[in-house]
Amino acid sequence: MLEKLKQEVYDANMRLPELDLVTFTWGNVSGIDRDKGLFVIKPSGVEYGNLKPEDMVVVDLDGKVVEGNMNPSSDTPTHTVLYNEFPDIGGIVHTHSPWAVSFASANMDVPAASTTHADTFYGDVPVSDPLTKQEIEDAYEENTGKVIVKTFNERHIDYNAVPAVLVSQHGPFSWGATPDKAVYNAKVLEVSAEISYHALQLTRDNIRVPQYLLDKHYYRKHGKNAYYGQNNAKSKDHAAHAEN
Ligand SMILES: O=C(CO)[C@@H](O)[C@@H](O)COP(=O)(O)O
Repeated sequence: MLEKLKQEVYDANMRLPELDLVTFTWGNVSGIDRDKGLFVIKPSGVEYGNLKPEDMVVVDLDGKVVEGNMNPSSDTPTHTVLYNEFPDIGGIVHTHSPWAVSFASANMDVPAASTTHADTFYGDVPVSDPLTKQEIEDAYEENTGKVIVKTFNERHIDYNAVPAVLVSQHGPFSWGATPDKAVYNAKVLEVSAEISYHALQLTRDNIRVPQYLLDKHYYRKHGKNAYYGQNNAKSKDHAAHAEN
């Protein structure tokens, strides 16, 4: 079942090593068929070079495997939470891309410090709170998904306008309307994190772009109706940092 989606998710997974976003077996991509309420995800622990479209595992929105000869990614519970809580998304990517992981390890947002960032993310890419010992021991991957959702709810960030997060001391999760768009957002995040890392070495000044430049670039690419006004708190949050 879902052969076309399996091919699409396989292709998106193979973009991760091509874009230098993964090492060894780290990371994974999934994609969902919203009509069927099923998603397809990379099998766990498989080297990208050995991966085949038919290896993809089909999972329902309760996180149960409905088809596949291999174990689904260990991050499947995280993907499951996000597909349930973020109903607009069609694909999810998780990597250990080192520049984004550097900010996750420092418990720092990736600031909206360049037009490269602003084209894709309408504000800082947030870092989650660290998971508690209990959360890790109880249901690590599920609670990873829950802490992502909590981050966006508590900071009033629109997950469509900022389609990525840094899980504290772990790494980035990105998403989008399709698996390929989720991979694109993962790469933009990694490039933006590298840019911001170097900017922060060069100055102690606030490196965030002013609100008008953020608006110019984000709306130019996504259209004025894409976001603004749905959740002004986010723009206020950014404006609180940026010089207007
Ligand atoms: O983050 C981690 C492990 O820390 C996983 O995403 C990564 O190793 C990939 O695991 P899977 O092979 O998808 O089970």
